[in-house]
Amino acid sequence: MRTGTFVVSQPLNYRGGARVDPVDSSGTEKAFEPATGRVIATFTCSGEKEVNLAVQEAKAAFKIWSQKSGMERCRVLLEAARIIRERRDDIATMETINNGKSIFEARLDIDVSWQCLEYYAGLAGSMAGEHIQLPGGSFGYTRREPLGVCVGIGAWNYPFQIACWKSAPALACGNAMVFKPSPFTPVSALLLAGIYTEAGVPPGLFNVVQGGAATGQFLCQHHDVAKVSFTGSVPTGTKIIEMSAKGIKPVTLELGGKSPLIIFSDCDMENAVKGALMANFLTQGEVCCNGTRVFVQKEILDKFTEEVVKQTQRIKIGDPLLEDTRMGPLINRPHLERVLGFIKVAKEQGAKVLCGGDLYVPEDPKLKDGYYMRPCILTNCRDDMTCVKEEIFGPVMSILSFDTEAEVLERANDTTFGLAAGVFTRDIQRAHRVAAELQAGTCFINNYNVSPVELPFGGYKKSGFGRENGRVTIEYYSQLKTVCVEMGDVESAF
Ligand SMILES: NC(=O)c1ccc[n+]([C@@H]2O[C@H](COP(=O)([O-])OP(=O)(O)OC[C@H]3O[C@@H](n4cnc5c(N)ncnc54)[C@H](O)[C@@H]3O)[C@@H](O)[C@H]2O)c1
Ligand SMILES: C[N+](C)(C)CCCC=O
Repeated sequence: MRTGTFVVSQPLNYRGGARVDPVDSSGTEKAFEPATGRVIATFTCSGEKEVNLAVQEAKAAFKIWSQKSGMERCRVLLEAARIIRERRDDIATMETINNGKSIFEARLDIDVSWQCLEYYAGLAGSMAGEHIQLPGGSFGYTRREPLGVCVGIGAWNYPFQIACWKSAPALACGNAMVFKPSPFTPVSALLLAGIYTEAGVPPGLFNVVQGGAATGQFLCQHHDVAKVSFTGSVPTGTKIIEMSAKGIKPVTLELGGKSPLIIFSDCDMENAVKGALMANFLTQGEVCCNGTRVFVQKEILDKFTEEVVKQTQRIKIGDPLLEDTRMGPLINRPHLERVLGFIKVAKEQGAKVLCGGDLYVPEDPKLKDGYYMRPCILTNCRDDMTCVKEEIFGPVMSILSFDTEAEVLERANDTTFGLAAGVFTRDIQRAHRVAAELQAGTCFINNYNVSPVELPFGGYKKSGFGRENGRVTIEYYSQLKTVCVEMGDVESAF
């Protein structure tokens, strides 16, 4: 498949094990190919009736799936993981076309996705309760039971991976899911739905509805929905928690960030520079956990800055389906303008642009209407500047200098967000001391933005709560039942 050729030709909803057109509407949306600015789909957003049908299908499938043993669920998830692995290139191509990230990166996202299914397949067979001995031979035991129909609502930056991070633990625990992707990236969740069906889940176990806020609200407010897992911005997360509170539904919130990356003068410079690029420029900088506040100890500020600028200028921007491209277009025109707006304000507030920060027009004429910009490095930054305080969600790194460990920790933690943080140092005691002090759900030591599925991922403070990945996520997709067994006679109080 080449850039500029794909159009969606099949319905984008998935219900009862097949692609369907929604039975009602809450508006229409257009999906784009960011590389060219072309419309690849115009689709109907699901209304209340369609959402209800999807939830009812999920409810019916839940009855079958929740009765299966962990090992039976394990086998189906392993088969789904195998199919994803087999179709890695096709899925990655779809992700690149609809999101704009480079094919190189999209393939890595698909690897993380099948690994996630394999991981939860492994846990499905070993979920167990406890046996607790009580006086007189009586005893109790606990059962880990599924919640029912779970809703997944996704962001547009990791469309396929987010669908896997939510559905794999949900299904492993015996739940059903209705998933709503971002209206910007409606396509790849359909591939996952088809794969689950092929792998042998009951029809209706994993459904996809399309749309924006209205469709999302129908899902969150539905009385047969037991849980909502949301990935997106803090303002939308606030609305989700309000709706969930009304229904007393548990929620997982994976929200935004403005994470610090601290580089001490005793670091391995080459790794620290690579780490800073990993922390800022994956997926055009549209990554929730990016370490966009790069604090560099004064002694190495000049050397680090020179090297990081040199390497940033070498990043190959262009057609994201080409093998050597490492940065594609941003998600859409309004977002590109928003990111450029942040750079303009940064300059007005006294920051200096060391490289990039402007539009990029590739030579290939078919890319001229795409949403490209050059990755940007800002220096002369202060902690009170907008570019240092707010989530930009684009390829913009702000460099700040510091003197001491105590000072940098205070400044790093001075934010309402708490998704991630990073530290580069060769001093092993300092590395762990700093990680312990950082107020963030994930702390990277001497690396950044790696995502092994075995490790829990999620936020502190306004970056959300609940976790994805890791063993702990089982607790967010299941509930504990206590069974109390009397072996003697009832000692009545009456
Ligand atoms: N912590 C994480 O794991 C993580 C991962 C990716 C992205 N994010 C965050 O997501 C944001 C960017 O994504 P976005 O622009 O898609 O976020 P967004 O909040 O605009 O939208 C996220 C999803 O919520 C839906 N939605 C919007 N309004 C809704 C409502 N009222 N009720 C129900 N659903 C509603 C959208 O259609 C979309 O599917 C950034 O802040 C980023 O940091 C976080
Ligand atoms: C895979 N990463 C790079 C850790 C990103 C996770 C999802 C955040 O947007």
